[in-house]
Amino acid sequence: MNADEPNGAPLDLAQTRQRIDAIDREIQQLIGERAQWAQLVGKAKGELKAAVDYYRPEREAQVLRMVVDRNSGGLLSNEEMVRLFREIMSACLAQQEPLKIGFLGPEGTFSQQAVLKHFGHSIKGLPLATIDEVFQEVAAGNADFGVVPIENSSEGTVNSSLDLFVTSPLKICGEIELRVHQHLLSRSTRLEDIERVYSHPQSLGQCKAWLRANLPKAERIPVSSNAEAARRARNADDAAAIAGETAAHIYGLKVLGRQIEDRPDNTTRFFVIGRELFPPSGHDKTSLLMSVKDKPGALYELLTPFADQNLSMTKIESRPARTGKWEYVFFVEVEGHVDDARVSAAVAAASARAAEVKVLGSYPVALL
Ligand SMILES: O=C(O)C(=O)C[C@]1(C(=O)O)C=C[C@@H](O)C=C1
Repeated sequence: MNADEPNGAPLDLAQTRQRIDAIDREIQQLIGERAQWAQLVGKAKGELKAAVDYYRPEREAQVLRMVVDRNSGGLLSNEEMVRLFREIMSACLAQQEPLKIGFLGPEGTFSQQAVLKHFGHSIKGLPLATIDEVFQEVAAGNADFGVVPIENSSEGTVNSSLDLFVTSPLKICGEIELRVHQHLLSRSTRLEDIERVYSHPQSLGQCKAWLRANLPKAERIPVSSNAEAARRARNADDAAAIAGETAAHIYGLKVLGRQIEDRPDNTTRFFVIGRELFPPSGHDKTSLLMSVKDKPGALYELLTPFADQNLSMTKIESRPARTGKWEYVFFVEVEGHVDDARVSAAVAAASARAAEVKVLGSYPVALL
């Protein structure tokens, strides 16, 4: 790029805009061509029935990794570049029909933000009342995929999501990491007016210190989602909600306190759930559910095959098995894809020692 005239003088406004117009023409032409090629790739996959049959998360992850690799030294951040390319792929995939994605509604939740971050805007979002319903709608085929919160960097695991995997046949096909900024939203403009604060229990937990310092006397009322909190706060001057920016727009509330989360790196991790497993992308994780026979050293025995294969374990969490008192299942995450030789060898060895090993899914590691 050369933004200067050959003699070194800067271009004037009209000339610079002409250059931008010319570049836009090229970009538009290329996006159109890309859409045609995406359609041809679709045809190469054979006569398939629905959008879900064309979706390839492992390929999308590879495309976006290449975008990041090419972006070094660019003016736009990796996040921005990835967002733009996600939207292009989202539009290419939606040429016939958009994917249907279920999430914990109503409109304006962080789950909805996670959906748009991962799948782009060319989808049909299905806001559902509970996480349980997200699982049910995907299992029934009414949604192609679902997005459910799984853990927060300050508040820990969302147990209600994890427990649903114990009985569900669904698979984990992706993970999404979303930086979560919480705001105090109200119809009132005065902090002194606020006597009640509504929010999801996870969000109340993420803003504990701020609430203690700024609204020590206000009652904290847990509700089913942040958007539901915003909906309630819109009805009274003495009420506020803790929720994201989108909820402020949707429910017409003012921001009384901005970015009130206690930790500046507050991040929520979501799983994409679907009905089938996808092939490796080259940089994947595998989630497993394992139950052990009740005997000394059982958990140790179960985990050694992963150490033997030199696989790093990124998470382990125990949950009540609900089959008997003091019986547990373990959620384990390891690096790699279940089709990789080392992962499949470790899973086979663990299966021989465990009461049950269920592969919940192998999926590309969240990009940004
Ligand atoms: O490569 C493919 O399989 C495509 O269908 C193309 C494409 C793309 O736009 O790059 C579109 C949708 C898929 O989810 C993955 C990639």
